[in-house]
Parts: sequence; C-alpha cells; structure tokens
Amino acid sequence: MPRDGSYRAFSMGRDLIYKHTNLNLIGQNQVLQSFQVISDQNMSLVPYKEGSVILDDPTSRSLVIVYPSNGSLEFFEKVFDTESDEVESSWNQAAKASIASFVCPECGTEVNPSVEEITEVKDASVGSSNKVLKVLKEPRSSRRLRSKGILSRKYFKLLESSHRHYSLEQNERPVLAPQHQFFLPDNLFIPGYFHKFFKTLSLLGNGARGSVYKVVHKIGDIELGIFAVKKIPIGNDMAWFQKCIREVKALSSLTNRSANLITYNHVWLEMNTACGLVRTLDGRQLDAVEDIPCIFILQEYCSGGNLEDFIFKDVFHKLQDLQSPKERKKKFLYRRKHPNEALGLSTEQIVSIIKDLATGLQELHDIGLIHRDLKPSNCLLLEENIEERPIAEYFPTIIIGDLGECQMDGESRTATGATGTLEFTAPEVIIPGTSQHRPTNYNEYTFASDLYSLGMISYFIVFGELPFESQLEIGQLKDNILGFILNRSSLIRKHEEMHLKSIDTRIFDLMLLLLSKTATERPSAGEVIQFLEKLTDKPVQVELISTPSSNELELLKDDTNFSPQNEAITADYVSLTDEKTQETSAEQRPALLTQYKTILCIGINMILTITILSFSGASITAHFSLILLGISFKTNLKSQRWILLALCAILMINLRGQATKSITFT
Ligand SMILES: Nc1ncnc2c1ncn2[C@@H]1O[C@H](COP(=O)(O)OP(=O)(O)OP(=O)(O)O)[C@@H](O)[C@H]1O
Repeated sequence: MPRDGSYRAFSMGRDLIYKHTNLNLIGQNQVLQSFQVISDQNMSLVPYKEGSVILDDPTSRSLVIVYPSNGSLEFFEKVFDTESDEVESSWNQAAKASIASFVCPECGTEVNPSVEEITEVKDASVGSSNKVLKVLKEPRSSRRLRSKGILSRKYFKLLESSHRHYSLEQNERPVLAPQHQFFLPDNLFIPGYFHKFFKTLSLLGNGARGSVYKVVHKIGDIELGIFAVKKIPIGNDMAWFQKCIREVKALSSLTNRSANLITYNHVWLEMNTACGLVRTLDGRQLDAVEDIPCIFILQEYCSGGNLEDFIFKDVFHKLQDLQSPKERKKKFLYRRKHPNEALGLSTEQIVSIIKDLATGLQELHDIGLIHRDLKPSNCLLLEENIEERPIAEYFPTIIIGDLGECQMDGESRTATGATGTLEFTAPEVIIPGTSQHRPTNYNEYTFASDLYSLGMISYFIVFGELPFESQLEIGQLKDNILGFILNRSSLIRKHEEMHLKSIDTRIFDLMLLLLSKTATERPSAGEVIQFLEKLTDKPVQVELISTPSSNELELLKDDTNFSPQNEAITADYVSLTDEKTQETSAEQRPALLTQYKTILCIGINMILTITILSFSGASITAHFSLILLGISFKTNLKSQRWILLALCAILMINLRGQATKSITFT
C-alpha cells in the first residue's frame, strides 16, 4: 500500500464509490446509514448541501461529498502538508483551518470557491517529482473575506436546510414526561449539534439575553473557521422565545453581506445548559444542571472586541482594575514606548468610526429596520490590533452587532415590551416615570432615535465618558437625559480642559446635530456619511479652528441634503464660530503661526524702542507708543500688523520733526 496519504484516501474513495453505487439502487436512506457505519469507525459525516453529506477522513486529510439524490460523489484532498509547507504565509495558515483548503486532486476544484486566487508553488518536500501544490493566495478583498470566515453563506444556508433531517434521523430526542414537555415541537431541535461541530474557545461576553462564546466550527478534526455563537436560554417561555427570535428574524433579513453589520451564519435550537440558571423546569433546585431549550445564533467573530472596551481601556486607559495582569503589562510597555501620546482619538479615527456606524445604520434603515439599542458595547471591532501599532495608527472596521432589539419602522414598541440602554436612548422615546407609574402615551422609536444614539456614541468616543453623572438612579438618569444641554463652546472647552488630541471642531457640530432634542433636526444616516466625506475631503487647517471658518460654514450650508430644520443649528453654529477666536488655546495653533507672531512682536518692540530713544523729551507720541506696546501683547495677529504700521508712522513723524528741529536750530 502506498505511503502517500492522498493515494490512500483516493483508494478509500474508490471503495466508497463501490459502496455508493451498490446502495444507490436500494435507496438514499441506506446510503446515509451505510456511511454512518463508516463514520462511526474513523470518519465524520456532516450534511453539506441539500441532500448531500460530507464525509471526512482525518487520517488521510480528505473529504468526500456525497450527493445521494443523483448518485454522484466528489473527492477532495487537503492541499497543505503540515510538515513541509515552508511557503505558507499567515494567510495560508488561516486558510489551512478552512474547508476551502480542500481541492479536488483530479480537477483542482475547491470545496468553497469563494476564495478565488490560487497560486501554484513547487512542493520542496517532494524534490524532483515536481509535484505542484495549490496554495490559496490572499484575494484583493481579503480583509473582509478573511475576517468574515471563509465558509460561504451558501454553506450555512444549505447546512440549515439539511442538517435537521440528518440529526433527527440519527438522534431522536428522548420522550419527556408531560410536565417536562416544551411548547416548541421536538422536530425543531438539533440534539448534540453544538457539541459535535463546535469547540468553545472562550467566553466573549454576557448580555441581557445570553452569553456569547468564541468557537471553532469543525468537522471531525478539521477546523472550518472561528465564529461567535450567542446562546440564549429560552426555557418554556413562549413570549420570551418570540422576543429572542426577533434577532434571528432581523439578522436573516439582511440578505446582502454588509460591510458594517454583523454577518449571521446559522441558527438552531438545542437543549443545553442555561447560563447561570440552575433551576429545574418545575422550579426545584438540583445538583446536576438540567438542559433547557436554547437558541444558538452563529455569527461572524469580531476579534477586536467591542467599542466600549476599546475606548475605555485602550484609548483612555480606564478600567485598569478589570484588566488581567497580562493586559496591564502590555499597557505598561505600550506607554513606555509611546510616553508622549496624548489621550483621545484623532479626527481621522473619529471620522472613520462614525462613518462605519452610519454606514451600518444606513443599510439597516434602508431595509426598514430600526436598531433601537445602538451603544458602544454593541459596536464590534472587526480586526484586532495584532501588530500592537500605536493607537493613533489603528483604524479598525466597526460593525454593528446585537440586533436583538430591532423593530420594523412603524411597528409599535408595545409589541416588544423592551427598551434599549437608557444613556443612549433619544429623549423623545424615554418614558418618564417608573415601571409602576407609566404614562399611556409615548413616542415610538424611529430612525431618528437611532441617529441620537449615534450622536451619544460620538460623544463617548471623543471624551471617553458620557455627559451624565455615573451611578444615577433610573429616575434621575431619565431627568438628566431629558434636561441636559450641550453647546459648541462648552464642548470645545471641555475638550481643551481634558488635554485631548486636538480634533477638527466640525465633529462637535455633527455631534450637536445628532444629539438635537428635536428628532426632525437630526440628520439621516446618509447625511452623516455625506457630512463626514466632505469633512475629510476638505481637511481643516488647525489654524482654522481658531478663526471663523468660512469653509466650515460652506460645508454645512452648501449641503442641500440637509433638512431645513438644520439651518437653525447652522445659525447657532455661525454665531458660535465668532466665540471661537477667544476659546481656542495657543496649543492648537500651528508652530509656524506662533513663530510669525513672535517675530512681529519683536519687530513692534524694536521700532517702539527706536521711537522712544529718538524723543528729545516726554511727548504725547511717547505716551501713545507705550499704550500701543501694551496693546500689542494682548491682540491677535491682524491687530498687531496695524500696530506695527502705526508705530512706523509715529517713528517717521518723529524723525521728520527731529530733522526739522535741527535745521531750524542750525
Ligand atoms: N460577533 C461577536 N464577535 C466578538 N465578540 C462579540 C460578538 N458578539 C458579541 N460579542 C461580545 O459579547 C458581548 C455580549 O454581547 P451581547 O450582544 O449578548 O450583549 P450586550 O450587547 O453587551 O448586552 P445587551 O444584551 O444588554 O445589549 C459584547 O459586548 C461583545 O463584547
């Protein structure tokens, strides 16, 4: 028998063809049963496409896809050799863990053709035989593709439609006593699916509904990719189930893969342990934790964590107590390496984050969905800062996640009975009072209420905190949200007082528009994107921050897409820009400007000294010159230029007077 794995696998494949051909005459079920026998010995059997199954043989690193419906069979072998592939790039290593790394030895077809570019390299390990290995190469659009997981959407779609059939055939649920029966029909459950096809790597976080885990999806010992799975215990509560399934409905209505919305892959129901819930169905407490119905939602994994942690921990160095010793050490080394880095994000980073979120919101709003719970912990960073670049160089893609509170535009909020997170909730949708004393009339969530949340996120990413006191009791917090007032000058002052990285002040204008108390004054997601595009198109010189900027006004005024109501804000903005001259510190002015001012000041004082020295005695001009000297220290650049001219004129007059005097004297 040849020692080469692929040959062995191929001969095994022939063996299967033989079995398959025979059994095809008998029927599809028997094909499955027959493969199951093989699977029990040394292979895994997984449903793959409609009516088809994948048969995985880990020893030979090969896959066989069986299509019982038409009697065909495809054979794939893994192209990577763990011992000898020195040519592997990190991308290839990632691909190695994917089903896409299986290529048919006959024709070169990949199991998953979503990775398009393939390059051929000589396999050094086979020496003169010149065997060609097909190595996956990173495609142009790889950034998103890679982090989205390499498995195609089709894989999960087909998996969903076929695995139930398979699982139910193989694993019948035990018949439960009537008091332990659930309102959900038995045939909706996929017993043992999570345990069989996923390995939990870590807990990513706990939310109000359930827990999110980082998992690896595997078939046998072949890893298909890293995912995040949200497990929501639903027990026997029909109303709760209805509410939880909303997330699935919202996720599945996102038919196009979106750049800034979480990608949902797959959902199923399974009996599993509830997170933190250790009661039996009849309320008794047992030593052993009983399994209850849970919804599993498999979604793309965002390796950068959430925006709340990023801003608190990485940008503002807060929450030190919650950091592991490893994280603290990393931070310490980072700060030692970048000791002079000011706190806060740069204009470009803030713009990039707001733009990503606005793009996600726009896509959601375009299909009529209101997010309702947009907050930093629901905004995920797609990529980790792997190379540990300085924070100033880290531009992660931001994804909107957790669509659990989503509702259709026009739908009544009473249908969901839930509210988003208070601090990020628009004032008009906050119901005053307590849960016992609720008014009967209240406003519905709208697209504009999502935009308010975006405004509050903008505030949070700029300042690393919210405009409310922390630890407030709910009633007080509601009052604070309804009553807080922001204005441009106070925002700029706060920013200066915190000594944050200087930013383009137009960000404050956008923040004020989004946080407007009047919902109709808020821009739409599309308008926010336009605003930010214009902002980055016409970068503001730092100098312009300290002087009234016609550019900035144009930017707001020229935008025909801005609603007329926004003009009021623009007018406020116009009056406020006049205050800016006094407000902005010298720190924000460019070094060149400061140098120019110093030279001008020296010039004024030199001329002044000459003028005074040229006086034969105290005169009105000497007094006047001294007054001008005092003024020159206080004034801005433009006035200093005038003072210089005035002093020159005084000097000329004085010199002329001196000359006339000496002529008369002689
Ligand atoms: N797809 C994902 N990739 C990586 N981490 C995730 C993913 N989804 C969620 N998380 C992490 O798990 C945490 C919990 O998520 P979840 O959506 O359940 O709750 P939450 O938004 O924090 O709270 P709530 O349910 O109250 O809104 C998130 O804050 C995030 O850090």
